Amino acid sequence: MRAFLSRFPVRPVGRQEPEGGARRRADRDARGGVSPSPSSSAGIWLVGAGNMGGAMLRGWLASGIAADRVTVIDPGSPDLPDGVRHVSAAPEGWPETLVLAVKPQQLDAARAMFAGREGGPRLLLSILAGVEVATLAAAIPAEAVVRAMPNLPVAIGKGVTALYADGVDDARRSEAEALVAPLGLVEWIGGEALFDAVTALSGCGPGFVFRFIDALATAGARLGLPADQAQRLALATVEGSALMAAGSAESPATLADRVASPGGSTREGLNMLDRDDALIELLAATLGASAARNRAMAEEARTRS
Ligand SMILES: NC(=O)C1=CN([C@@H]2O[C@H](COP(=O)(O)OP(=O)(O)OC[C@H]3O[C@@H](n4cnc5c(N)ncnc54)[C@H](OP(=O)(O)O)[C@@H]3O)[C@@H](O)[C@H]2O)C=CC1
Ligand SMILES: O=C(O)[C@@H]1CCC=N1
Repeated sequence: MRAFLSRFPVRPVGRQEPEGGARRRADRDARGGVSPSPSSSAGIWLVGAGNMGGAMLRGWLASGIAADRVTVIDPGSPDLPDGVRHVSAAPEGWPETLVLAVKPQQLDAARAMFAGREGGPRLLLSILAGVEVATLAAAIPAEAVVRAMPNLPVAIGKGVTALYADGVDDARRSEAEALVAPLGLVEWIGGEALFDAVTALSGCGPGFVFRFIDALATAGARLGLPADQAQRLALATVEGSALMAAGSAESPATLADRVASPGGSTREGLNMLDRDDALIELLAATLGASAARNRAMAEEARTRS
């Protein structure tokens, strides 16, 4: 997957940093930088540059963030874009922004890298599924902790990032938002209890959609199409349909009905998906299983901390 993402022809993203984000950064620059502790430094430290950390990094660079603003801390050999500094252990001090992108099970190792240091980052942005704000705050002494749930298409500026924070002031919330705004749609989540649901829907969602494309192609091949042709048709159909739905004033449900000519073949197919809410029930069970795993990971992280 990492090799795939590094080959991906990242386009300039359609969504730009909001004016406020640029203004906030200019204000900070005019003040000569705001630091929580004498040892903090400007820039972003990305802890873990695997599938998701790497995708965010590529999205940031494509949106115009300078490569030398980011330091990747990863003990492995991640496949990184040119110009990004890579270290295997945390440098001295703290950055302004620490982005935690290790697996939830690797939180202990990440915490150990920073143990015993004075001060902390201005902002800790964690993308760890199922690891709660209280657990994160106990692990890293940040001035503000924001949970984020991105998804893989952030690499091309077409992702979704959900954010959650508790007791964090507007300025820090805006900083967190400005950081992920170039990566696609950003949505704040009202309560942490909903974070497992949003993780299942948009965090895991690309996995389900990729599987759907595969299944559509497999079903087409079963009808006799050559497998590679069925893949191309399935992928282009999902791409075109998603783009059309995104640009339409009509709901996806209405658009589905538009495809279904009265007495025609789409209706016969939709009847299969709609019988006893088969598709809804299948996706409810799918998201339910993912959300349950997120809750279990939160429990594991609470127990370890
Ligand atoms: N994949 C996805 O689509 C999404 C993932 N997430 C979240 O992102 C996080 C990462 O997931 P994902 O990218 O899939 O996992 P990966 O395993 O691909 O990435 C984790 C990276 O962290 C590195 N790492 C391991 N230990 C440390 C350490 N102590 N310090 C710094 N880096 C370390 C790993 O190196 P090595 O491989 O050598 O162990 C690896 O490069 C998870 O918490 C997940 O919940 C959130 C949304 C979507
Ligand atoms: O599978 C996982 O645990 C992560 C969380 C969201 C997407 N991938």
